[in-house]
Amino acid sequence: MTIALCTLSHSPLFGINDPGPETLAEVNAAFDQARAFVKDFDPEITIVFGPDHYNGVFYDMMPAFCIGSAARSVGDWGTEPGPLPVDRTAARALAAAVLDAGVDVAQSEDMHVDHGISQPLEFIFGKGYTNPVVPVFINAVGLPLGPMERIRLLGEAIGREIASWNKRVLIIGSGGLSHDPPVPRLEEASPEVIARLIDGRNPSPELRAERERRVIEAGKAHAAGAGTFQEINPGFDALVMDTLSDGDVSATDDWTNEWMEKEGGHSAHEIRTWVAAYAALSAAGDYAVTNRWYWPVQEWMTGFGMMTAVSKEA
Ligand SMILES: O=C(O)/C=C/c1cccc(O)c1O
Ligand SMILES: [Fe+2]
Repeated sequence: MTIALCTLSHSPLFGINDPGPETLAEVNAAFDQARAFVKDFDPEITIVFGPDHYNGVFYDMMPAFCIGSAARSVGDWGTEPGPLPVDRTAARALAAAVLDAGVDVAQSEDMHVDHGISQPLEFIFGKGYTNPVVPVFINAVGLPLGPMERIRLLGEAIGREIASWNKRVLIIGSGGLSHDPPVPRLEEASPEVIARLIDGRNPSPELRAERERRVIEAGKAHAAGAGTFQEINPGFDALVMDTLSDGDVSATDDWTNEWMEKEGGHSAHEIRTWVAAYAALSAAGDYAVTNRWYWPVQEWMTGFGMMTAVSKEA
């Protein structure tokens, strides 16, 4: 087995607004199993598909996709700030291969990533990890978004390239399933917020704390059934996981952005990272899902899912 996959939700509210002890124990046990799966696979390199939430990528230049050939974590929500251990040669090869396949990916020699990419890496490898990675940003909040077919094509192009490396490659897809947290939207924002969505790098500690406080309060209200945010939709989340389990990723091509938002909330677009991850795995041949977990966690404001899978190629 040369390619393994782990897709998982992230939530900045993990460890801040936690669910009851029973759910938390189940989630932690699942994390232990996912970590054991990765340790057993012993990846030589990890490709991580993740979104950003206006902490690292802004409307001054909003790409649909970007591969980081060097990257740093902005250190939001308790993630460690600083450079990521990016394999630059692999990243440059991936960017070239994706462009060659006709998918217009951007490339960054200084990609800023937030908890959407840092949290799963820290969950899986632990803080201070040194495992070589290639971060792939997928826009999931900066509307307008392109059609889902493009996500599959991006993933497949990456999958074909990594299958040619003859290395043990781990693919991570990081994003919530159905969820509707208070991530600002350009169309509805005040002039002050619009300015931050265009050029919001390096916010003051006060501004960051204020934003985080707002999300924590929203999570508490959501858990108390008092929020104004869209409900988690376990039916939608099961459909996403079932479809990816079935092995035909092209079934997601017909999912329109309007439908995903209606069923799964404004941040359901983060499932793009899962679709890209599975498309990459599928490009190496048939695959088998080895584990699957799911909880609708109101306190974390997300359908919290995790899946592991392996390519069936020897
Ligand atoms: O406030 C943010 O930047 C993001 C919040 C959030 C909350 C719950 C699930 C997620 O995937 C999020 O990014
Ligand atoms: Fe997110």
